[in-house]
Amino acid sequence: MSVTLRPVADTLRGSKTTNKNMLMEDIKRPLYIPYAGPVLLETSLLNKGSAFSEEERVAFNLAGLLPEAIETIEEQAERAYLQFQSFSNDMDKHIYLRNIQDTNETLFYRLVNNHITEMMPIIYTPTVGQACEQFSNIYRRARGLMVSYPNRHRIDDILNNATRHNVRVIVITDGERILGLGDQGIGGMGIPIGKLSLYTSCGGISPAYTLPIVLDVGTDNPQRLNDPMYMGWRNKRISGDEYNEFVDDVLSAVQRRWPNALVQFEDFAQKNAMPLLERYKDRLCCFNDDIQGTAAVTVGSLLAACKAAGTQLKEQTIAFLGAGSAGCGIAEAIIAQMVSEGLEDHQAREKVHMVDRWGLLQDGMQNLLPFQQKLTQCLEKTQSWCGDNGAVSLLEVMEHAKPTVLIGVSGAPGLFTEEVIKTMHKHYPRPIVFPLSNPTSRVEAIPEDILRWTRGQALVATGSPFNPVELEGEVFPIAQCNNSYIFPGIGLGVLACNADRVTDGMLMASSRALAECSPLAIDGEGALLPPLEQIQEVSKQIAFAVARAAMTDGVAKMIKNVDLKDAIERQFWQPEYRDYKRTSF
Ligand SMILES: NC(=O)c1ccc[n+]([C@@H]2O[C@H](COP(=O)([O-])OP(=O)(O)OC[C@H]3O[C@@H](n4cnc5c(N)ncnc54)[C@H](O)[C@@H]3O)[C@@H](O)[C@H]2O)c1
Ligand SMILES: O=C(O)C[C@H](O)C(=O)O
Ligand SMILES: [Mg+2]
Repeated sequence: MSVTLRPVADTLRGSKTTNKNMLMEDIKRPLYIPYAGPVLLETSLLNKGSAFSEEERVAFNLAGLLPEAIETIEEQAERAYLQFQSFSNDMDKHIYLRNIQDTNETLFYRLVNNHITEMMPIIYTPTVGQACEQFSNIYRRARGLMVSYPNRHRIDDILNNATRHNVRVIVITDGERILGLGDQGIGGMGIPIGKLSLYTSCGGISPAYTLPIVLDVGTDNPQRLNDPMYMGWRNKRISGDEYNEFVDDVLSAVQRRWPNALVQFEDFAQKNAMPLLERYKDRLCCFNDDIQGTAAVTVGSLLAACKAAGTQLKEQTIAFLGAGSAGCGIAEAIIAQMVSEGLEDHQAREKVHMVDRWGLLQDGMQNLLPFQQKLTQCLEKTQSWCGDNGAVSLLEVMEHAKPTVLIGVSGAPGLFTEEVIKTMHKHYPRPIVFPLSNPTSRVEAIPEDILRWTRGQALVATGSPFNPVELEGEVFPIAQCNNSYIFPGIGLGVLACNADRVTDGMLMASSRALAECSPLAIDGEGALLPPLEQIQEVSKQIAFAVARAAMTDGVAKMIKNVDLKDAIERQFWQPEYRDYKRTSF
């Protein structure tokens, strides 16, 4: 396999030049702002630091508050990059970048965009996991909204206190299932912040439109409760009606305050993730990233792999380790794709094997959640697979079902053992193995091992980033099959066409658009997913497909005759400083 990558086919090319010009004109138009002096320097969305011009320094009472030199954003980014490189560990780099984000957002995004491959793992997975665990210890400044249960009587006031008024994208968590790291209480706030940073840097959503929210409903993590530094509500988690009523109150208030905002549910625990999605998907413009975003990126990656191999998804046999929110979400999307390729629903379900803590999900199993009950195998097929304890293990699934695709979303590290992978490989020469659990410490197997055990024959993609693997003189790129390839494009598409719902059709469209960007699918070689340097173009293509699907599904409020590509280009925010003019203070 070669590592040569080819630029993403630019389906937006037709209108690109004109739109670039229009955007440049927008950027050149001065912005009238009502702040001056230290307040302006403290306003992260407007601060330009040493890039304030001489005229601006006079007009905005900044004389003497800044060094003499007037710099461009590129010069500032160069200095910031040198400083970034001087830190020896990822947490310090994370803290450093977050500080720039909190003081000068334009510079933050210029810096991140200039070094996206190097910096995405620092502001997002995997380092963000550590930042959530240490949230209270590394806390510097306020960002986003913390809506706590003790403050439940003033939710509208809290939303009115948000520093952003025209909010278009919200990422909300209650911090209970942070990556594979469990309950982090308000530390979970790191995740909405990281996700929204990607909405901007990968999906071109202006940072002024984004709002991270954490619901502080307590924590059941004894480490957090006993940590004197913990900054959240020091209480056990509320649950049941109390929890549901609180979430309802917050989301109703959000809808009153920002009726057009897209709401992304993130890292809710299994018991709440699907019920919340079911409750709100027809009431709000919302989606659950762990269920639906993950499903979209995984199906997109599988479609690309199938295309490269000249097969279809319906010809594959699938096994999952982890039948939770992500696993069952992906499974249903795979089934929907197989049905669209011509299988009957029951035929598609027979091809999908879900293994959880108690083994393969089978008919009649006790304590399965409703979304798991739809994904059981029938006992007639599986009774001869059982081990001594009556359960069917992952290894037994490998032996009997002979899957061609293995997906790990268990959050439990190391469970794709040598025996499991070699058994899979014994039955199928080119296995597709996706250990998707995050962060890196939770991966089901590291790519190097999987490739070694399969003598370089497996196609591997992971949830967290991994370096390419060198094996016997060959280099294998490891795609990062993470919902970060999908949600920025969904957000951009929703905003471009003013969609008021996120439909299954829009999600399926995002998968197919991603598959079309795959270097492996396009060229028959190279990486399964495009490199991060192309993520903005990929997001635009996904946005285009998503918005078109929204129009087909009748949920787009775009005024007729608006050119969609044009709308996407115009929506796409770039980190450039604008000239400021003074309004009356
Ligand atoms: N790559 C991505 O984009 C992506 C997206 C979403 C989730 N994830 C990762 O997937 C993991 C799971 O997320 P989720 O939202 O589905 O969580 P979840 O809690 O809903 O599901 C995890 C499931 O794994 C099962 N499990 C745990 N240990 C197991 C074991 N030893 N054997 C078999 N099953 C076991 C649990 O019982 C549970 O049903 C997390 O690590 C998360 O970071 C990755
Ligand atoms: O946050 C990520 O990196 C992906 C996913 O949403 C997860 O929960 O693991
Ligand atoms: Mg998540």
